[in-house]
Amino acid sequence: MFINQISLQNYRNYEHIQLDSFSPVNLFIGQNAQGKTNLIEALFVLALSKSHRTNKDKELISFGADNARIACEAEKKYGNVKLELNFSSRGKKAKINGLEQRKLSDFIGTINAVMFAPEDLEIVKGSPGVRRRFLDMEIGQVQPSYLYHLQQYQKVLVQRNNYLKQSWSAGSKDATMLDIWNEQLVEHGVKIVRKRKQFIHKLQGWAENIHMGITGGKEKLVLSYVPSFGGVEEEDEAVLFEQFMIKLSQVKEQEYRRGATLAGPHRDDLTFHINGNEAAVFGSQGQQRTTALSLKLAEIELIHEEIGEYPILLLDDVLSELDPYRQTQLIETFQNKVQTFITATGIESINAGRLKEAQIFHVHQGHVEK
Ligand SMILES: Nc1ncnc2c1ncn2[C@@H]1O[C@H](COP(=O)(O)OP(=O)(O)OP(=O)(O)O)[C@@H](O)[C@H]1O
Repeated sequence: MFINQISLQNYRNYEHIQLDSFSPVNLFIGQNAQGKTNLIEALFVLALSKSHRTNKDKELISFGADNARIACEAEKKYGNVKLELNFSSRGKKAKINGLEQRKLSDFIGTINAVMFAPEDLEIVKGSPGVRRRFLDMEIGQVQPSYLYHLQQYQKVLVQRNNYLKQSWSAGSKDATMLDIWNEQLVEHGVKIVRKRKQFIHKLQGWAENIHMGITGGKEKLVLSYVPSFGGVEEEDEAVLFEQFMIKLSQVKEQEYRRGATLAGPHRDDLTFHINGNEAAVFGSQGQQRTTALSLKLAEIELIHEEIGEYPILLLDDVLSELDPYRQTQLIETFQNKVQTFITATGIESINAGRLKEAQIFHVHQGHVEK
C-alpha cells in the first residue's frame, strides 16, 4: 500500500496541513519538539484508530481546539481508498470513502502500519501490560474480529471485578452470579488466547530468521506465550474453554479475597529468549534493541502474509540509534518494498546515502516544507 496524501486539522501542534507527492521513502527532518513524531503518529492512528503513544484520544486534539480531523488517501492493491477520523469530546468517528463506519473495527486495518520507535524496547524489557498492548494492537489490525472479542472480554472483566469487589465488601458470595460472568468471560477469553497463540507462532517463524540474519547466525530468538491457564501449545477452543473454567474454579476463593479476576488473557505474557536466556533479564541493551527490531521486521512480513500487501513502515527516531550494520539491515528490508516514513533530527545522523528515492520534508513548529 502507498500513501498519496495526508491532511491534519487541529491535530497535536498542527493547525492545518496537507501533504502529498510522497515517495517510497520519506524523511521528516527537524529539531526536537517540532512535530515530526506527531506526523507519523497520525498515519499510525489512521491505520489502527489509536496512537502508539497514548490511549487518551483527547491528547491528539490541539490545545484549545474542540475537535481534530486526520485524513489520508491511499493506494491499495485493489484500488484507492480515502480514510478520515474525527476526534471530539463525544468520541471518534471514522469514514471510509466518505461513508461513516458504524463499528470502528470495520475501519481498523483498512491501511496497515508498522511503527518502530524508541519505546519499542519496552516490549522486550517492560511490563507484561506493554506486551499485551503490542499483541492486541498488532493482531487487531490484521484480524478485526479479535477486537470484538477483546472489547467484549474487557466489558465482562470490569463487571466481574465489580461484582467480586462488592461481594468482598458485603462479605457475601453468590455462586450463580459468578457462574454467569464466568461463562461470558471464558467465551471471549478463549478466542483471544487462541488468536494470540496463532499470531505468536507465525511471528516466531519470521522473527527467528530475521534475528539470525541480523546477528550473523549467532543468536536464536524464541518467542513464547505465557498463558495464565492451560498449556502453551493448546489451540483447541473446547479444550481451552475447559482449562479456563478449571483455572477459575481453582482461584475462586483467592478472587473473593482479593476482589479481582486472577486468570485470563488480561494476565498473559510473552517472553523472548536469546540462545536460551531471557532477553529482558540477561540481554544486553544492544540485544534487546535487536530483538525489538527483529520483531518489527517480522511484523512487516506477517502482515504481508496475512493480507497480501505490505504495510507502511514508520520509523520514529530509530535509525540513529542503530549501528551501521543494523541500519543497513533495516534499510534493505524496506527499500523497494515498503513505503517508509522516517523521522530524524538531522540528515547526517542517518545513513541517508543508502536511501534511494527519498523525499525530504523539513518540519518546523507545526509547518512542513518539502
Ligand atoms: N494536543 C496538542 N496540542 C498542541 N501541541 C501539542 C499537543 N500534543 C503535543 N504537542 C506539541 O507537539 C510537540 C512535540 O511534537 P513531536 O512529538 O512530534 O516532536 P518531534 O519533532 O518528534 O521531536 P523529538 O525529535 O524530540 O522527538 C511539542 O511541542 C508538544 O507540546
